[in-house]
Amino acid sequence: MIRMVNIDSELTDEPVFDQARAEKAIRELLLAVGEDPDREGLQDTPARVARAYQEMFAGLYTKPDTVLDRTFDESHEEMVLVTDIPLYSTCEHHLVPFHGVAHVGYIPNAEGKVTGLSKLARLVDLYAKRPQVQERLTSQVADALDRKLKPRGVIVVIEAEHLCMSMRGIRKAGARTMTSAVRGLLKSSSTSRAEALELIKGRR
Ligand SMILES: Nc1nc2c(ncn2[C@@H]2O[C@H](COP(=O)(O)OP(=O)(O)OP(=O)(O)O)[C@@H](O)[C@H]2O)c(=O)[nH]1
Ligand SMILES: [Zn+2]
Repeated sequence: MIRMVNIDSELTDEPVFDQARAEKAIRELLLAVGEDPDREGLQDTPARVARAYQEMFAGLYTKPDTVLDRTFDESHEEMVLVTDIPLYSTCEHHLVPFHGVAHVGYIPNAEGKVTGLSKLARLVDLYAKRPQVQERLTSQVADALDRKLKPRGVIVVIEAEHLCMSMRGIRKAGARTMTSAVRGLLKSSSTSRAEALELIKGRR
């Protein structure tokens, strides 16, 4: 069993990844759907799928705030916006992927406290690698930035396609879900928010 420390205050129990248990569950699932887990092509599948889930849920075992531990002062008080961050997550209702892009921006505080651009993408990645719903993913990214950088404003916009709506169920391939979370000035000032949304809309 791989034991990893969870440090996320939002999670009450300390999550651990139990490879043997996951393998057993996948084998059981194959039996439940009428497959033969012992046939040649499926022999290694439970172990493989278990490892894949460990990777897809890696964000359960990492403390989000550590991602933003390294900040620096750049005396930049205008908006910093990274758009089109590729996003792969797992819908917690059906355990199938939803994927798309995230746009993450913030207005640094008066001290001009900024973080490395890659850290915004790391934050998206971390929260995406959990069983999720898009709304929660969006606000978790916004709240983590708000908490750590204490910026004047934060905006997170996510556009995603949910495979649970494309490959099964209602089967509306191509339908995109948009969610946003705004904090601080980007919530209270419609001008600042409009400027951010304009940048997001007018990209490329
Ligand atoms: N709000 C929200 N809903 C989601 C998300 N991902 C999946 N869902 C929805 O979760 C709902 C679960 O509905 P249920 O009626 O319990 O499950 P279901 O019978 O499989 O639903 P269908 O997908 O309509 O076939 C569905 O409407 C999904 O579209 C998400 O990120 N946010
Ligand atoms: Zn779903």
